[in-house]
Amino acid sequence: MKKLWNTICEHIVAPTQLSREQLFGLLTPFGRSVHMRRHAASVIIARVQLISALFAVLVPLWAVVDLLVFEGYTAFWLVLLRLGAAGVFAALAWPREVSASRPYAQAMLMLLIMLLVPPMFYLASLQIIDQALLSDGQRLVAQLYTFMPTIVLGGLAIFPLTALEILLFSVPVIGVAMVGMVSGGADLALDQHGAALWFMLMMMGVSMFSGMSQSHYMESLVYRAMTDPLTGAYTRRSGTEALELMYRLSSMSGKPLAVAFFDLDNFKSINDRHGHDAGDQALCTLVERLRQTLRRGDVLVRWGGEEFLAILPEMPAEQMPTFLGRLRRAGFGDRPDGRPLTASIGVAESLADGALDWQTLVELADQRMYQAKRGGRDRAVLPGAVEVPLAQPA
Ligand SMILES: Nc1nc2c(ncn2[C@@H]2O[C@H](COP(=O)(O)OP(=O)(O)OP(=O)(O)O)[C@@H](O)[C@H]2O)c(=O)[nH]1
Repeated sequence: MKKLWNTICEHIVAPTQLSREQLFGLLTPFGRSVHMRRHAASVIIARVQLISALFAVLVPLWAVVDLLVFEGYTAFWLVLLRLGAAGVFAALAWPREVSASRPYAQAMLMLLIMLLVPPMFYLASLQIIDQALLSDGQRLVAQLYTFMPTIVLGGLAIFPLTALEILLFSVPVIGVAMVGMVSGGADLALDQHGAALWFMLMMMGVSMFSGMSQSHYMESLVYRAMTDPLTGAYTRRSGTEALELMYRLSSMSGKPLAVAFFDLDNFKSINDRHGHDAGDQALCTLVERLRQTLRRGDVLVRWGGEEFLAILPEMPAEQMPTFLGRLRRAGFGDRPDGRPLTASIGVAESLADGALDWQTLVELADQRMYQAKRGGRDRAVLPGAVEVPLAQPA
């Protein structure tokens, strides 16, 4: 089994130049950062609105065809159905703010509503159109409606979704199509419906690949725009956005949010004695070490030159000693002369410090970092002014 997994990684994953984590992030939405989810949400909402606006106009226009091809009650109900569908599309297209607290849930809901309109239209049209009495022209138009679920599956391809999300959106659409196939009392027979079902599965597969490649493209663009080119940590601007959002989420859920301010000790002397490149290298090593220590949902921000801010959601003050223990074990790398690089750290936590906004939280962490400097460097100051030395015991 391990051999098979290694072969898959070596021959299938490696050539795509994706790490296992990145691949996991394209298969399921669980590994996406708050920032990435926010960006994906705004792209999805913008596309739902654009397509809905288009359909809000096109769907009622097609009523002309219904009126020309069908007669009496059939035409009347079809036109009514169209107006209903156009109403839903117009409501989706209506300008709206992207939710500040739950943008991704909003995007998923809007997408689901938009995707369900065509299959529902198809199911309702089956009830309205009496298949037994159709002329050739009417049958042709009625058959066009049976393609609606398939069109929806293909339409999923334009959204930056993960494979799992496409699968979850496709299941109800394929379900509706199957209900349609058997709605006249017919059995679900492979010789009659197999080709249509196969085609739908193929469309789903194509959408999965397209959605994943769009997600990957979007993520690499967003990553480039949000991160510092030297260290790969978030820039101060994107870090502030993440902090604002994470603070809002934590105060809504009543969970703690901690921030840790890191300032390297005597960093200037590295530049002065060993050159700027050695200084740059030390910063990269620091970020690499911090990454090893931080959890998946934590965010690391380059706040200024050699100052970094770690945003630590759901980390109560009581867990700080464990966090510092992990930091101490990973270390911050070495100076060019071989001595360990040290840092002064100030930590603040929203509940323990009673901080009413994220700015206060950062200010407290900053003040504590200076307190750690004044106290002799290579130490952390925690909420309650608790000073914890970081030096490895000799
Ligand atoms: N190599 C390199 N140096 C940087 C970068 N950004 C800021 N610096 C340098 O970081 C140094 C920070 O110096 P100080 O603020 O005096 O701090 P320090 O020497 O670490 O002293 P303490 O903080 O008091 O322990 C300055 O010399 C900056 O030029 C960078 O991207 N690369």
